[in-house]
Amino acid sequence: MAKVTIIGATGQVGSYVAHAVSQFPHVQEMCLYGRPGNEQYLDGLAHDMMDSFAARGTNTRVTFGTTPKELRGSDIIVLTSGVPRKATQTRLDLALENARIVKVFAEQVGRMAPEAILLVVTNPVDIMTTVALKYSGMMPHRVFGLGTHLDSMRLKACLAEFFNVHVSEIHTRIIGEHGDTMVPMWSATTVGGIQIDNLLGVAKLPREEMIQRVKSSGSYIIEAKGATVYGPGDAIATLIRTIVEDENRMLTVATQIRREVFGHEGVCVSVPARITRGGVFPIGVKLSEEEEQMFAKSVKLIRDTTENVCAVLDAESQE
Ligand SMILES: NC(=O)c1ccc[n+]([C@@H]2O[C@H](COP(=O)([O-])OP(=O)(O)OC[C@H]3O[C@@H](n4cnc5c(N)ncnc54)[C@H](O)[C@@H]3O)[C@@H](O)[C@H]2O)c1
Ligand SMILES: O=C(O)C[C@H](O)C(=O)O
Repeated sequence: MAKVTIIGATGQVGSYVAHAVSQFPHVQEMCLYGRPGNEQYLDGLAHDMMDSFAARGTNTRVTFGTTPKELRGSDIIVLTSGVPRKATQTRLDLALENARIVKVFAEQVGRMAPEAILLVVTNPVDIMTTVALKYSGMMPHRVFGLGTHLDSMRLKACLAEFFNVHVSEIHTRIIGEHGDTMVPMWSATTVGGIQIDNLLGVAKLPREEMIQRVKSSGSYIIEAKGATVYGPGDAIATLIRTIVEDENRMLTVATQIRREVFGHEGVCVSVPARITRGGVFPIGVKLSEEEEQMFAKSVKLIRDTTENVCAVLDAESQE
């Protein structure tokens, strides 16, 4: 049984995730957490969800609060607080503003629930995952980010549409940044278990167009309806189910990498990882030369931006 806490529960992604995750049988308590001033909204949200659970026959207890003690006893904490981008912005434009928000909550989690698993969603997610890891002081396998799991699902949808097969027939991964330097792993892409290059007719696969579609998916949806909610929400819910039900699935999420395994270190970036009730464990993979070069570019961008942001945060905390 697990207590799941959503930080940023008043937000679009946070509230959807809280509702989606509460239906998992192993989730005993759903704690809706927000910043001071949002108590009335959280109270209303909690009551709305209780009505929903009664209608659905879900037995999850809903609690809410704005003080750090609410975090105690959490098994999984999802951090969704932060400013979302406008369609004209990049995710990287949010880095400093959101890092200030993430730092505050990460410190609270590190103090109140250091044994929990912390899943970071706030954008730019790779950088925010490193910020959360640093300021929470938690073990690296207990802090991870949504990363390119969502991009991998978006590519999966494109491939299922192209091949006209059920999405479950597609296995694929995108590693690296949740952003423009993401790296598709065509070498790990299969349809019905058959490696994509061994499928007849695959030469016509519009790989570049598909990746462009994945890269622009967030801004396309934001421009049309203001925010992405169901895609990230259900991608997050899958990760939480994997943890609470100890499914040992291998998904692609932002996690701290080590030099011995990945040739780079010091940042959180998406790679394949085994996800269990005990945490998130990256798995080393052999990349092609082109994938290796693209991955190095992604890591450099994340590292440079993270270092700049953390330098500002550290200078501010000296003031
Ligand atoms: N990683 C991903 O794939 C992914 C997907 C969707 C959204 N996101 C990110 O998640 C974040 C939330 O998105 P959303 O659509 O739910 O936004 P939203 O505006 O609906 O909600 C924002 C939440 O953050 C809180 N918040 C805002 N400023 C705060 C501050 N200064 N201090 C404390 N809390 C603050 C709000 O109270 C609210 O709960 C954004 O950064 C967005 O870019 C990431
Ligand atoms: O694109 C965004 O800003 C939101 C999220 O990262 C997404 O990809 O849906």
